[in-house]
Amino acid sequence: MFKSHNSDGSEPGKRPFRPGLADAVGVDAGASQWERVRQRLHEEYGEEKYTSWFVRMELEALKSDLVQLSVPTRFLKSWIQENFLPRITDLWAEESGVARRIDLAVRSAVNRTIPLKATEPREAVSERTAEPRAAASASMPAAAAASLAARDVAAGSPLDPRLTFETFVVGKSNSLAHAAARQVADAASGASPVFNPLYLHAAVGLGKTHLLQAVAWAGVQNGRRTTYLTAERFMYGFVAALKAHSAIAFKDTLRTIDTLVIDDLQFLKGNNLQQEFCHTLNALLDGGRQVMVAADCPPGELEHLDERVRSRLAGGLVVELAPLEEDLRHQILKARYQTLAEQHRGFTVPAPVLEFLARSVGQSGRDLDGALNKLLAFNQLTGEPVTLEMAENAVKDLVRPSDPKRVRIDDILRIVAKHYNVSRADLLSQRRTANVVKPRQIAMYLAKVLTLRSLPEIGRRFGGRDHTTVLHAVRKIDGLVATDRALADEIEILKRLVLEG
Ligand SMILES: Nc1ncnc2c1ncn2[C@@H]1O[C@H](COP(=O)(O)OP(=O)(O)OP(=O)(O)O)[C@@H](O)[C@H]1O
Repeated sequence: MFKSHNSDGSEPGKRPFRPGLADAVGVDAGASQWERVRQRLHEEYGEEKYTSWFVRMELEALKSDLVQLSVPTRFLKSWIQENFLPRITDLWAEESGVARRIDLAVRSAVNRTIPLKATEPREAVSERTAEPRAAASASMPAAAAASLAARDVAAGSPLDPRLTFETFVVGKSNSLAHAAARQVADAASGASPVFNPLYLHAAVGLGKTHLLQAVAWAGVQNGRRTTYLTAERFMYGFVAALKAHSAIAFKDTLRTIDTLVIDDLQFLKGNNLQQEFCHTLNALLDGGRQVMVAADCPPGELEHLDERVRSRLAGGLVVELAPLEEDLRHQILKARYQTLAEQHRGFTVPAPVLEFLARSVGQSGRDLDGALNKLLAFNQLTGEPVTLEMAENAVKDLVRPSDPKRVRIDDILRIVAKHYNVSRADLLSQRRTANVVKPRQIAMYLAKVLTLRSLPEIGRRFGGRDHTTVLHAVRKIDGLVATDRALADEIEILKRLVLEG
């Protein structure tokens, strides 16, 4: 049986109960109810399962309608949620006589306040930091609660301590993004930024958030005032600030930091919020502060963003992270496996299995995490050792022959223009001569079938046309392909050129 220790050196389960901000239930009562629930889990599931799944679960806070528990890893969280949450909920109700909802968080998520000195101990809080605050502010006037929420947001989204430069594996597909991020992280406080803004983009799971959070962590360590915000949290903070009539304070807080790191910019929606983002961006860039942004597409393809914002975002350094190549996947798997093996005694994955996973599982870091988690679950639940055969069976739903390439409308325009010997400007123009109309319609058709863009989005990218024009083009080419063999072949070639290009 393995034993892990809490950060204060005490054994798991012996950790003193720390009541949350909004603790509404007696501390002693909470701690003893928790002890009884743990005992019953132990009795019901036996030593082995208890040690695997429950021993590191801790009580964070107890409220009248909610029990907040935490575990150290995302894997444990999702496993317990999927398999044991109803039972834990029942046990709490039986032991305390009150039915409560159970909230399970990853303990390692860390929140920072600005400024945070490098020497300050980091305060570990629940992933859902906003919840206890929200409950605590339930009795406050709405404006005060909103102001608290806005301050909370300006302090940044929670950081995951695993997402640092130390754990980021560098390979061909991400070396430029890594070098640029490192340069941002290593800049001294007050130094003028070299690449500003630094804009990273990639398909899902290729390490954007990892690099952004690594920069934010480095900021915490070297004393740079750095705020990491998801676009959603930025929007939420601004709305909360408006409600509290403290929008100016909110903006001032954001505009006085050294580095603003914004994740998932594609989710920034709404005119007012966009405008606000635009002002913040301009203020920071003009004031010589560093801005770093990540999104799932290049700035030019952020259709819903104002043209001025897009061009400011494109004006710094734009770097794409490509799909992880096999060797990089292998290195990441090896590093991940090492961490899991330290946390779960007896979990052994032979080298050929790691090679198999690197070769056959999808091209994103998330697929790699998913594959190792599956092996871990199979191994810990069935006791079956990890072999090549077991792995092939366990991860078969994650094995993909190859990931589809992310197609850009810009690539389609370039390839179609070249193929038909017209210019890109012709394709986007209002000209209606036959030698331009047909390629334009083919390009619109390819944009529809090869990308996930909506008809209105495609219309906008084709010189601001209406979505009905795009629909007409798509239907027309679709109809022609069914009857015109030569055109069908031509379009097949164009598709291949775009997909391989
Ligand atoms: N180069 C790398 N080294 C180590 N881990 C990596 C690397 N690239 C990706 N990962 C891991 O893969 C997982 C997904 O990465 P991350 O969350 O950074 O992706 P993302 O690009 O932000 O995706 P999304 O657009 O879905 O948010 C994370 O667990 C991350 O740590």
